[in-house]
Amino acid sequence: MELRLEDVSHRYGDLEVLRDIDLRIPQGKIVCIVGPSGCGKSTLLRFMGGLERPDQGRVLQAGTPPPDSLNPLTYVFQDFALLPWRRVEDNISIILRDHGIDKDRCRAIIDDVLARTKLTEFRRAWPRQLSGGMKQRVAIARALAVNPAVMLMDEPLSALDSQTRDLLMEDLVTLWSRQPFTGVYVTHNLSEAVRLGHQIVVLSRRPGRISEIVEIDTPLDQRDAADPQLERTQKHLWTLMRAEAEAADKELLDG
Ligand SMILES: Nc1ncnc2c1ncn2[C@@H]1O[C@H](COP(=O)(O)OP(=O)(O)OP(=O)(O)O)[C@@H](O)[C@H]1O
Repeated sequence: MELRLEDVSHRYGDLEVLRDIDLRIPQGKIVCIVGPSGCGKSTLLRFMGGLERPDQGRVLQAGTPPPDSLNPLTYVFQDFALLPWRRVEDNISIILRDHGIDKDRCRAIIDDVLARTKLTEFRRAWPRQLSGGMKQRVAIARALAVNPAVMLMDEPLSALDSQTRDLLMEDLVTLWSRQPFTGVYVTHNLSEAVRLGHQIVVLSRRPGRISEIVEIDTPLDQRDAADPQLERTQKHLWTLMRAEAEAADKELLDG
């Protein structure tokens, strides 16, 4: 299944947030969305997930989700959103039970997603016993458990320190390489974008418009932070972002 956004524009009262967004999220690819603060990245993600509707334009789901998908769309948030009073496995089972999955199948799914996120030994742990990186792995395991057609990730690594972030990026690359999923990944961090994105969508300052879509052909599992081509791409993205941020500052001063 892929997502298509057609002519999406939106205002909150007098505040124009997004303008004329046309975008395709292809199946089996990760699309990163970057742009200056407040340009509408999270709003766009909420439209994709159906949590809100745009004033204008449409968000379409084209094709069908995987046959055993419980939720076509699922989120991973920056703050993990785990239930502190439930153990790791119960943070996952609660979602599956909601879908009426029987006990044996539930157990098989939990075994699988915990193994994929390297959390098998921590299934009986409480969230408070886990580091930030592990909590986010639980949130990723929970998202994978419903076998979503599209995983929507809103700055999932930005609450973590840089080493943990690097490790989790590796984990995401391994997860995707073993079983490609469709993902939309909002981030401020351009090194995350060039590490994880097949496409990087650069939004302008508010109202967010697409200023460029950068494609990276290097397979995810062959990307290396020292790769000169990735470095060039990251620099190019930074040049675009800086120009927008400077223009936004100037507008504030002039206003
Ligand atoms: N429900 C809402 N009601 C009113 N204004 C909103 C609402 N949600 C977001 N906004 C405003 O819309 C603009 C875009 O917000 P959004 O969170 O989508 O931007 P963003 O690019 O994700 O920002 P950041 O990079 O800082 O996380 C901001 O000015 C924000 O204050």
